[in-house]
Amino acid sequence: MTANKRLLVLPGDGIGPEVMREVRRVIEWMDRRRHVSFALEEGLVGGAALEAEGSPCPDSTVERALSADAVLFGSVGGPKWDTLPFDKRPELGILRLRKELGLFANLRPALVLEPLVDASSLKPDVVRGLDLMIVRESTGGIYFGEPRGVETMASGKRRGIDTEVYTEDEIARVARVAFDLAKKRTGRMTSVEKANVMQSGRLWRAVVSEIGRAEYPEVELSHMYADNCAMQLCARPKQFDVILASNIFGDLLSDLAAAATGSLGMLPSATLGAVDSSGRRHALYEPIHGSAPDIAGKGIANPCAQMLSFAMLLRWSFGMEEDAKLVENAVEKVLAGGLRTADIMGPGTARVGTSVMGDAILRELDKLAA
Ligand SMILES: NC(=O)c1ccc[n+]([C@@H]2O[C@H](COP(=O)([O-])OP(=O)(O)OC[C@H]3O[C@@H](n4cnc5c(N)ncnc54)[C@H](O)[C@@H]3O)[C@@H](O)[C@H]2O)c1
Ligand SMILES: CC(C)[C@H](C(=O)O)[C@@H](O)C(=O)O
Ligand SMILES: [Mg+2]
Repeated sequence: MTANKRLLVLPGDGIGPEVMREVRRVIEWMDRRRHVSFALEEGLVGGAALEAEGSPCPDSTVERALSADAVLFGSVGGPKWDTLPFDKRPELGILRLRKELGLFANLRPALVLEPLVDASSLKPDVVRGLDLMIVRESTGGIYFGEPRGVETMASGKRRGIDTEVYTEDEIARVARVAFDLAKKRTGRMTSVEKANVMQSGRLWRAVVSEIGRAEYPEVELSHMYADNCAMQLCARPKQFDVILASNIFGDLLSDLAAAATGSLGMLPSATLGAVDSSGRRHALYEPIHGSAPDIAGKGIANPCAQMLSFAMLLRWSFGMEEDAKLVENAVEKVLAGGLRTADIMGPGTARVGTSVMGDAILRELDKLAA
């Protein structure tokens, strides 16, 4: 089969390259066993790019991302670069890619797999069967709003400024992505903001309501303040199906949802752009966790979130549902067999490192594909 699937792999920093290594093995397995070949390139981003090329997101990386069919991203950042000015910080790597590729809809599924019910920080009954999807706006809001910066006032004291700005078009396009998903799932959607204190939140609620009424009358839409949503995600997470949130609230709520699933090391994500006139759409796939400097270099990171991000890539960018399911099933089988990285240990399970987890996933893939 010809390698017509252009894939750019950006491992980044910290545990990024460690967990990406295990996905690369699965990509090789797919070539060998499923005859699925990718035209794969690897590039630099984050601190790794800063060290090598002086920029956390070199133009060459952006150009390669723009011409790829899909980008598989690891994670960026680390204490070494924490005091650099914003235009040098590794995190700019992911922010610039989202912006330049127009990746406005960040899909963050939180799924509690049965073998991990005990790994959750919540009670088993509260999380068993949890399956929700956070749709996070990802190219607007306080992450990009102007004015921003630190300035010195007349008093000589400094003040820091960030601005939450949303246009109605920005709200509408991500709302449609969430409504479409809700239609395909259980038909329920919760839109989250703070319309009680924020002007942008008030507009957010109005625009989402208008689109719901006019275009998705079959979706049961409810609204919730973000602080209440955080509480409800801990208390009764199963009440939710699709949650729609701004950039900052979606960031916070998805880390919170991760704790319900057992660990940040379990949650994948897909960040999608608009479909263009030729049917093409830019897309980037990444775990929601960061570079985990506290465990980087120890070989103990959980590779599942990166692996499941690859499964999302197969599904969303290449329509390879069967292969996506294979990867997801292999991960679940390994967990059901009792192997665990340190972050998801439970009673009666065996602790292993990143590469042993990768070995086990490959073994399960062999069995599933036999
Ligand atoms: N998309 C990204 O690249 C991304 C996302 C979040 C944070 N970051 C950056 O990562 C750096 C560290 O941030 P942080 O510590 O706040 O968040 P983090 O997600 O890196 O880590 C938070 C905690 O979760 C644990 N953890 C995360 N992923 C894990 C995995 N796969 N397996 C096992 N344990 C895992 C870590 O060990 C840590 O205790 C910062 O520079 C931050 O800006 C990058
Ligand atoms: C690293 C950082 C810029 C990023 C974000 O805030 O979007 C991360 O926390 C995430 O969740 O992807
Ligand atoms: Mg985050």
